[in-house]
Amino acid sequence: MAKTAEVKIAILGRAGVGKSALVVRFLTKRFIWEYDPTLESTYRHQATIDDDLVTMELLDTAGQEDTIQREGHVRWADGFAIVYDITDKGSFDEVLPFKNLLDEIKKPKNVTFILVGNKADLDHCRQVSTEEGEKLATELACAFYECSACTGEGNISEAFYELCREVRRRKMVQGKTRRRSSTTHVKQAINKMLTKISS
Ligand SMILES: Nc1nc2c(ncn2[C@@H]2O[C@H](COP(=O)(O)OP(=O)(O)OP(=O)(O)O)[C@@H](O)[C@H]2O)c(=O)[nH]1
Repeated sequence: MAKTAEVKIAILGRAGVGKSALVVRFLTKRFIWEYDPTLESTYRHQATIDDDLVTMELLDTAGQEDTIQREGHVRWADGFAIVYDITDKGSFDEVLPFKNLLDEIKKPKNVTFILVGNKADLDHCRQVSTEEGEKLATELACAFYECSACTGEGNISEAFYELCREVRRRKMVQGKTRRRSSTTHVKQAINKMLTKISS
């Protein structure tokens, strides 16, 4: 039987990398040139992923949010898309600090995220090569997508779907580990009692 699931995703990245544009492209298959840069918004979207109905909540964060807001967003989300702009090396350099922040706030859990290089249509202004993006993703052990919210190239939907899959896979593994460890605790307690009774 098909399952249903909810996955909360936050889109992070320096101001102007195209976070809002990516979300709008994913949800509407359209590109809109300008958005209010200060706004953060949450969108709900349902999709069938591998035969399961998944309700995604997408939080489009504002690039200029303060530390407290950002921490709240990180705690809220199950998975993250860290976005940089391939024409802005500075936004690429901010990927690692974003990842470190996620680790810091989510520890001891492993953080689930994907790396997205946006504005691939602006190849003539490129400051970050595809290989650099791939290398960083390999180092961070995450999936990598280069795409354009403007033209739709790079399979943006698949990037979000894959993030949902990974979030669900990890939740399943963590659930099993938790169940196993609570069973182990019960067994240990019973053994202790039995030892006391017999001694
Ligand atoms: N050429 C091109 N421009 C893009 C693309 N994505 C976004 N833009 C432009 O980049 C600018 C910033 O896009 P936004 O989506 O507002 O960026 P953001 O990351 O949400 O910005 P903040 O809300 O300030 O954090 C806008 O002028 C967009 O039109 C893209 O794929 N290609």
